[in-house]
Amino acid sequence: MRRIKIFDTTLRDGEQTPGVNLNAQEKALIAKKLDRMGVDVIEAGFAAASKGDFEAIREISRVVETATVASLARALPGDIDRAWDSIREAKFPRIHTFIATSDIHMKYKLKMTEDEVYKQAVDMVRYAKGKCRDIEFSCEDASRSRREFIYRVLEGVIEAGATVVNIPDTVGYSYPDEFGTLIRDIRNNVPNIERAEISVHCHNDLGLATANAAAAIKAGAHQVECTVNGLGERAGNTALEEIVMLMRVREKELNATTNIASTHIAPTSATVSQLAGIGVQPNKAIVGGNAFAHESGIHQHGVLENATTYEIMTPESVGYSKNKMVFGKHSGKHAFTDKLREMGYDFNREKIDELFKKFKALTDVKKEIFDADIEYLAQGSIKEVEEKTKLVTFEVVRHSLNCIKADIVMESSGRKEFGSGTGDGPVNAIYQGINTLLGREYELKEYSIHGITGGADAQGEVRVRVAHGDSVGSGRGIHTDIVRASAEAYIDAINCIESIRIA
Ligand SMILES: CC(=O)SCCNC(=O)CCNC(=O)[C@H](O)C(C)(C)COP(=O)(O)OP(=O)(O)OC[C@H]1O[C@@H](n2cnc3c(N)ncnc32)[C@H](O)[C@@H]1OP(=O)(O)O
Ligand SMILES: CC(C)C(=O)C(=O)O
Ligand SMILES: [Mg+2]
Repeated sequence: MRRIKIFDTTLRDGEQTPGVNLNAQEKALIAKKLDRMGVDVIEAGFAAASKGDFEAIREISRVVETATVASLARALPGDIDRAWDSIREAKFPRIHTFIATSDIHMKYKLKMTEDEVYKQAVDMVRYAKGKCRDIEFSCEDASRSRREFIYRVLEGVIEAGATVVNIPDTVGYSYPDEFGTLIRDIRNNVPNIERAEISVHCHNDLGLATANAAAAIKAGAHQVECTVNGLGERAGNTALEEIVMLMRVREKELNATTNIASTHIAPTSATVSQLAGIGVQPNKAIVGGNAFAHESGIHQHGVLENATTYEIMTPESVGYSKNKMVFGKHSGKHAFTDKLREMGYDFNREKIDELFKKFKALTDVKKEIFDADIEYLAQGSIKEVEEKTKLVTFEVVRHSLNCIKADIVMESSGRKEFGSGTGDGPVNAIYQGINTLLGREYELKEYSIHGITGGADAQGEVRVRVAHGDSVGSGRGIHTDIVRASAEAYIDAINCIESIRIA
């Protein structure tokens, strides 16, 4: 049985999903969960992209215990220096450098010839090798590249010290037969290929990312790059949960297995979905809300008699529990502490007491507390922004069809202050009131709301982006009262803007 390495790029390619922006604490939390799940490599980010990403990769390098930590870099000395500085504290660091090898990318984007790209790839792998033992090299857009050219580049970079060579289907253009043949051809035509591991990185533009990765495994690939929930650029990447469970369910046929503890899949999927702010579609394989749901009578009958009639894997095998612990107002601190631990939070007693109070307050307004509610409570306490200003209370009164007045009390630098505003809706009125109270014209740029869990008493999660001058801050508020969640999200964003200013 071959063991296929799982390279998770949720924190790099996954973060390239439009609208996703994770801070260092959020990234570190996801990295710890991936490490516990048993992934072989965590691609933590693109160090040259921003100071924030650099710091996040550094933090991840410190907290990850078992997995290799990779940092992506263009084939440029500056990017490689930055990548190395970001991972040098990791137990197992890897520099991942890349350059495009297809005619389209070389001509229109890089404006380089084949010879120039070859030289830059080889020189930069050699340069990176001078810093780090483990070097991965990717031929970006490999599936649309001229075969003979990829063979030449791969031979050159392996000679220069690459330990892993990655073959991406960057634009999700390939199909399984073709992609499998590409991997076989590489194995047969690159003379020194045995000195490196072959990795594949597939995108889902035609819905074939997992199928292409599976074809590559059959053709001899050693490592699959993937993301939790299939996040990633455009239509996303191969979903970790899909490729892992494919190897679990069809292990014999694929003659392949992984190191993944599959029961961690569902909780990790929930954390990523919540922190990234990207919900999972109900019919998503493995982690969608309907993946183990049976609605029609014939199916229900079959499942009641024997679940294997309609289930090819058990919900428990991916971390859903049939006998789940139900949380509500009668729940106690032992079960709550246990739940937090199971979710990967190692809080001290003081923090648990504080969260338990919030949990009890929530049970007064919500009949059943779901895992997602507890995740949000826990995530709220790992916020990196200081709460300089916070909401104390507010009241909203409708004056006429188009005019609503909001009175707000806030605590700012330890003092209670009062403000009021009007608007055509309650949220608008509150935002005007907060601006008046703080004496600043903050401007709402983006606003979105979604229900975290089902039911009439579900909590609403509001996300906003707020601007003031050149500064922009993001904020999040969660509450069963969506007007209050809106106010808290706005204040969270303001605290973010002000803390950036002070820093
Ligand atoms: C397929 C993938 O997913 S690749 C990874 C994609 N991810 C990202 O781009 C996220 C992080 N990126 C960033 O933050 C920015 O793009 C940066 C910091 C890397 C570069 O920013 P800028 O200097 O403003 O350049 P910009 O992004 O506009 O253009 C890219 C430049 O890199 C060059 N380039 C692109 N890929 C490579 C490469 N692999 N090796 C060397 N140079 C490259 C382009 O030709 C262009 O060069 P030019 O500025 O001389 O014209
Ligand atoms: C950087 C590379 C591996 C990539 O993300 C792609 O080609 O899709
Ligand atoms: Mg990609």
